[in-house]
Amino acid sequence: MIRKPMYIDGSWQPARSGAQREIINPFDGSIIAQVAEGAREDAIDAIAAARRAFDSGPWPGTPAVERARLLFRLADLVDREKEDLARLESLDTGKTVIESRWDMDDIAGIFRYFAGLADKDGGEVIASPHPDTSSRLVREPVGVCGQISPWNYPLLQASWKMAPALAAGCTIVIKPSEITPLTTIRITELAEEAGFPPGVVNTVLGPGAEVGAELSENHAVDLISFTGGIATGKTIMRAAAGNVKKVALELGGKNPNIVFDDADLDLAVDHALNGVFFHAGQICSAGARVMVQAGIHDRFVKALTARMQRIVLGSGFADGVQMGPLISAEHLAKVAGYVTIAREEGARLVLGGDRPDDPALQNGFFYLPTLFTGCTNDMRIVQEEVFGPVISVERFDSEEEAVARANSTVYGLSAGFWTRDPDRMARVSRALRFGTVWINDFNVYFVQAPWGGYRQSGLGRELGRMGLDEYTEVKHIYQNHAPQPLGWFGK
Ligand SMILES: NC(=O)c1ccc[n+]([C@@H]2O[C@H](COP(=O)([O-])OP(=O)(O)OC[C@H]3O[C@@H](n4cnc5c(N)ncnc54)[C@H](O)[C@@H]3O)[C@@H](O)[C@H]2O)c1
Ligand SMILES: C[N+](C)(C)CC=O
Repeated sequence: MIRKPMYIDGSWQPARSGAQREIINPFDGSIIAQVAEGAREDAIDAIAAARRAFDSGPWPGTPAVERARLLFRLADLVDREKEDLARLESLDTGKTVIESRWDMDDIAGIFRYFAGLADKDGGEVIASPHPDTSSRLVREPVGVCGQISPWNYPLLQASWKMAPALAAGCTIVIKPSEITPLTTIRITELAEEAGFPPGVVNTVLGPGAEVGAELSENHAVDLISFTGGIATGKTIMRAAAGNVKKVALELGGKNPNIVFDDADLDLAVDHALNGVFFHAGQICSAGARVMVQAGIHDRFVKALTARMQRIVLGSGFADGVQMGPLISAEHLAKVAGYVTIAREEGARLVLGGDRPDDPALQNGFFYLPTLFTGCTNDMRIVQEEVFGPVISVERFDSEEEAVARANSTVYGLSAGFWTRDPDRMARVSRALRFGTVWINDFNVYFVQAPWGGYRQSGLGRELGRMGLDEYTEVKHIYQNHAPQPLGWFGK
């Protein structure tokens, strides 16, 4: 059994209360680890350590090349530990180990990308309107950053926050999801090995309503970066108002995947599967809302159904398995609840809609790949984030109708569409109001491109140059090289 404490001010320690939490394997419900279960008092200790490391420690003033060196070193350690990290992630989340290996490659690349950016900003000279003066802009670290991450991509989402914050010269207190903390603890061990000074990286474990709430409310925190659900994001925004801390939010999505009549049907079906069934649909950018133009609708549904029937469920560690379990019994109940709602609303269940009957999967939180057709814009299955292996298919006639319907959602994270018509590519990509739009692809993200949502899918951007800028303040420095008396108030 794995047993892990928290990391505060450069030392590994239990929760002040001594409390512990059991971490559950979603594949079979077994207990895989016991970790410290922190509370507000532990978060307060960590924030104080991060504050000291920022205000009087060497980190913000450390030359950017040295910060970069540590981040490059951390990337190398992620590479060294890739297989163990991937297996730990799969144990904790249930996702296939192949997906976890891709995540680890991404994560090493993220630390390298932000290490590379750390020393590239020499400031900017701007044109002063006054003679004998100079004006320049410099970017400085925001300060102490609270970082709260979700359970679905535990280490990937943590690295999107840790890497730019540390590159910018901030100090951090990170709180992973209480149900999937293991890889965040492991990367904290690697950060210690890489040589980050005490207090720069602090990892506090525990429930959102305690540890996360403290990070959001505490006046010694300058920025709170959160990835998770919309309801929690709204709570955090309200909590952050107390000291007007900066807020960065990466929230949920209900992402339309639009297939036009002229699309390559086989390709569109293939990507529709990946768009939803990777990680059992527990992806913010899952293309669970599939919209198909009338001319190919029936052929598309037939091909999709045939492919979905062949999806192999099982342990993420077993050869040939394509889809693992949902994260928890609670989440399984939520997904099943949406299926009931969809049936009551009149959607037609074509496939799935139940748990698998394979005896080997009964102790895990598995749900069958599920397909609904005959869905309409007003249904909850179409408008709300199910976060499971459930596709709703809507039929549409015109491009205008598809775009208008796709945009009629509170979410705005990502969207994709399939067509061979270059004019339509230009028109539709402009008309869709989402943070990322894919043309003839789906669910593609990489560190060079910013990621974030329109509307209620979030605030700000992670990744790319913008992802670093989130962790900086801009200072204007103005110098008068030949100051003269103004004389306004006499001599
Ligand atoms: N936009 C993105 O890039 C992105 C990426 C991954 C996940 N997500 C979203 O995350 C959600 C799934 O993750 P989840 O179920 O872990 O989300 P969640 O909102 O329940 O929890 C996310 C984190 O917030 C913490 N938290 C809970 N209550 C809190 C509070 N009152 N104050 C502060 N922190 C609190 C949790 O402990 C956890 O660490 C989905 O909606 C998904 O779309 C978005
Ligand atoms: C942002 N992403 C796609 C890596 C994970 C979303 O849940």
